[in-house]
Amino acid sequence: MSGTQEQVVDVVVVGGGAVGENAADRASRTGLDVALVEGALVGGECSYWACMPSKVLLRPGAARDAARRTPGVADPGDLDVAAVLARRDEITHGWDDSSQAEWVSSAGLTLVRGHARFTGPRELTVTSDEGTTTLRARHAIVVATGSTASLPPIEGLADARPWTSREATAAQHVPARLVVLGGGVVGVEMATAWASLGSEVTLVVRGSGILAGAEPFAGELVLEALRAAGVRVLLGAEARAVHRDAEGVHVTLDDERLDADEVLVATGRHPRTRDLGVEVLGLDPGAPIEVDDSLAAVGVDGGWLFAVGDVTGRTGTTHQGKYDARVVGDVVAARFGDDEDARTAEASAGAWSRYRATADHAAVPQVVFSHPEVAWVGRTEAEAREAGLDVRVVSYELADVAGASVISPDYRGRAQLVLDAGRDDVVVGATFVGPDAAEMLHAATIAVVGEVPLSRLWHAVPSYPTVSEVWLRFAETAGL
Ligand SMILES: Cc1cc2nc3c(=O)[nH]c(=O)nc-3n(C[C@H](O)[C@H](O)[C@H](O)COP(=O)(O)OP(=O)(O)OC[C@H]3O[C@@H](n4cnc5c(N)ncnc54)[C@H](O)[C@@H]3O)c2cc1C
Ligand SMILES: NC(=O)c1ccc[n+]([C@@H]2O[C@H](COP(=O)([O-])OP(=O)(O)OC[C@H]3O[C@@H](n4cnc5c(N)ncnc54)[C@H](O)[C@@H]3O)[C@@H](O)[C@H]2O)c1
Repeated sequence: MSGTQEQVVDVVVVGGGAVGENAADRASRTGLDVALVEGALVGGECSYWACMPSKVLLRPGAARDAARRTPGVADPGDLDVAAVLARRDEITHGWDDSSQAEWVSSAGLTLVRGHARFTGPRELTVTSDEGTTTLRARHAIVVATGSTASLPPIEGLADARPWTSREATAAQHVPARLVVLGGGVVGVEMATAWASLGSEVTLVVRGSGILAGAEPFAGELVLEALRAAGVRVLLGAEARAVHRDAEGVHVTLDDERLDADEVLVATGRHPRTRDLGVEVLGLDPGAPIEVDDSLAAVGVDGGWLFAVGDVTGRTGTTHQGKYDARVVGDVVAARFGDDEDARTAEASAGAWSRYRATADHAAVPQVVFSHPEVAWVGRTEAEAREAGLDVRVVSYELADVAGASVISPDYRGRAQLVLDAGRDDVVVGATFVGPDAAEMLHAATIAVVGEVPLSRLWHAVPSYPTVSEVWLRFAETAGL
């Protein structure tokens, strides 16, 4: 096939990452004819270069640490690097998306492969090796094009073939020396993973601590653990220049030069709107697509444009992007499908209905799979104070919970609840730091979304002896 084809469908979703796939699936539920456009691999960043490979690189180190902390279990020694990388290759299906493409077809969606650009309202051109397709939507277009790693304007960096999160999750060898720029989620997770696999890692952090979005105590505990694991962490340090030569890559800071085999840039991401033709819609290429709680784009007339996932700047994780995808899919299905009841319900929908992404404002869960893990939901103490709440904070050392002492005499961790004293001590935020803390988070997410007061949580009895008994300790510490 070559030349220009034309295709008209009810709804087009641009970007077949985890978020776009979900939005397309739900939008098709009232009988709408939906096309999903993907320029690279169906499944997007999360499946191939982000969540899944990074977690598989991190898990063996966590399991080894757990074994080392358990009396009576022999030290497993060094990780089997070849086996870890093989498992990573398996979970990414060798970067082959045929099983996800099959799912798209089985869900009744039309997969259009190629790079999409807007040419006008409700209209795109999709370019691939096969030719160009003009794709028109009768009703709506949902943009789910995700985000790309940002390269800061550091002298020589772009020419030094730096790793981004893509290379850091797809590498086929362990660099002997790795410099990581940025102390956010990617920087901390990847420093942890590659150190566990044998790299000598230096983490260069501009600020005075790591994981700036989390409670300060979380960053402090992870920093301590990174240093104990042999990672050199430089705080208040900034890369001024980078260059690569036959010896490797050299990172110049203000007061020293770091020599390494690879440098990973983990300094944030930007929305993928630069090469999308959004200027024809009056939007700014490179900027996020701003949306309201129904995920409709702000500033574009006609009510046909929606956006979801990383491209909105509203969510930065797969789980929250998929929550928004369920909302936008249902909104599109209701507004443009044949179901009159759904149309009426959506038209009068308010906060916390299935048609509004209300949780994005103050109930977002986030996990950092560092060693120890950090898991939090809702507002941190500082955010709650900034929002003007009457804040009450309850903290507890997890090692003092019976369940933790069963797991290990060397268990280390801490948890904290943020309560709104002005509303009967409703839980507005929670943070857990410790081994496998991620698995403790969902109880807190339910409490935050349900706006449950601590006096009611008193009746939610945690099993003995589990680390979740910290919920009872929270209540006791708060005076119940
Ligand atoms: C290293 C790393 C680890 C992470 N770990 C986690 C984690 O453990 N848990 C978690 O919840 N989140 C994690 N995240 C975040 C998560 O990966 C993103 O939030 C998620 O991938 C966003 O999904 P998305 O569908 O919006 O975008 P993407 O996954 O980026 O998908 C967008 C898709 O659109 C396609 N596309 C873009 N432009 C066009 C175009 N013009 N035409 C056609 N197709 C186009 C792209 O090829 C891509 O497939 C991690 C991120 C990184 C970088
Ligand atoms: N487990 C997870 O859910 C997970 C894992 C990885 C990434 N993610 C998501 O991916 C996104 C990107 O993560 P990230 O770590 O790249 O971004 P981030 O915003 O979390 O961290 C970037 C860090 O780089 C620093 N920085 C920015 N510019 C710099 C510069 N010029 N020099 C030095 N430092 C600089 C920032 O101060 C910040 O600390 C986030 O939305 C994150 O939530 C999620």
